[in-house]
Amino acid sequence: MGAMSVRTPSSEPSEATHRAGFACFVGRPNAGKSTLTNALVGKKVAITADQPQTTRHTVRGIVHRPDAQLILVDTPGLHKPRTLLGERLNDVVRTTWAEVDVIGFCLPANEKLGPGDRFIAKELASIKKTPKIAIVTKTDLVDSKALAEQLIAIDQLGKELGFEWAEIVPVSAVRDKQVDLLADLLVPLLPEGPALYPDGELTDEPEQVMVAELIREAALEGVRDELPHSIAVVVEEMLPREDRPADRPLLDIHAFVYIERPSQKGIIIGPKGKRLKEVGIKSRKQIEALLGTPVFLDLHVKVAKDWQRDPRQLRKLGF
Ligand SMILES: Nc1nc2c(ncn2[C@@H]2O[C@H](COP(=O)(O)OP(=O)(O)OP(=O)(O)O)[C@@H](O)[C@H]2O)c(=O)[nH]1
Repeated sequence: MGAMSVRTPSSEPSEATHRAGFACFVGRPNAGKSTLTNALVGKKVAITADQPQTTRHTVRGIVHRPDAQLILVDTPGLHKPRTLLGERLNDVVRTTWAEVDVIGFCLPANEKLGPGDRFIAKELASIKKTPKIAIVTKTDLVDSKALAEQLIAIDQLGKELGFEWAEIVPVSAVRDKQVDLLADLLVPLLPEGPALYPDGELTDEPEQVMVAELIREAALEGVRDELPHSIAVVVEEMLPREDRPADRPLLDIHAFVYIERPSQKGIIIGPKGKRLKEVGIKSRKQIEALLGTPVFLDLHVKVAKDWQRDPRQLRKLGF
């Protein structure tokens, strides 16, 4: 921008330096990426659940600070693709990696490094330009000896693959330990520049997608094994109810829970519809908290046969 521009070396940050950029967290399913995103942003935007691979959509949380804006891109877990959906998820991950300013590799403190971690680390090693921070998550679950061993193993893993971690940081998102420190370490790795999003904006994910994710999360709760991958949720409509006084608004939400086989219907709906009702109550509360308005939630279960393998269905369901 012309001859008047002044450069400040990044090793001597001036007070006026403002940085803005993108970071993404990668790691095996259940490594704690979504929980960490939420802890950094301070409001629930990404989705957590006990089951792996619940984060299908790239949800961005934005950390606003006086000195920086850190935009977090939450990706699904990279994994061995078995279906068309699996392949598309991996493509999303790689595209994200190539675009961000810094990658945070999440490794749970309470699990030994395994082939899954090595698989991801190898892929990371091939992305030379982007700085990589190793984040040891869930440190509240281990003692200091186990944590020290994990830190050494992670350092070693980088060396084996021929790169240095920009940092190795232990955190506990649940106990809010070292989460601010992580932000402090991520910020200097962002390019200098003005804020990219208006202040106060937490995510640019369309509300309908976030609502669908909350319903999906509730529908997955307590459902084990193969079912997580068989559920997709689509919000068909979100409309303010007409004829409501201004001080008592109501938002009508109509959503479909898609399953793959008729035999799965019973699991989702439960005896006399009890389970679906609970899913509705639970997700409605979360949606109300997210949107800040009372909600009437209308849920229907539909069978979309083998949707994971069918490109047409995948497109319809937003993949
Ligand atoms: N004790 C403890 N548990 C945690 C912590 N962070 C995450 N968890 C738990 O670990 C599980 C997985 O966390 P998520 O944040 O959903 O993991 P993820 O990496 O986003 O998972 P995917 O979306 O499947 O890729 C959840 O049950 C979390 O409650 C932590 O700091 N401490």
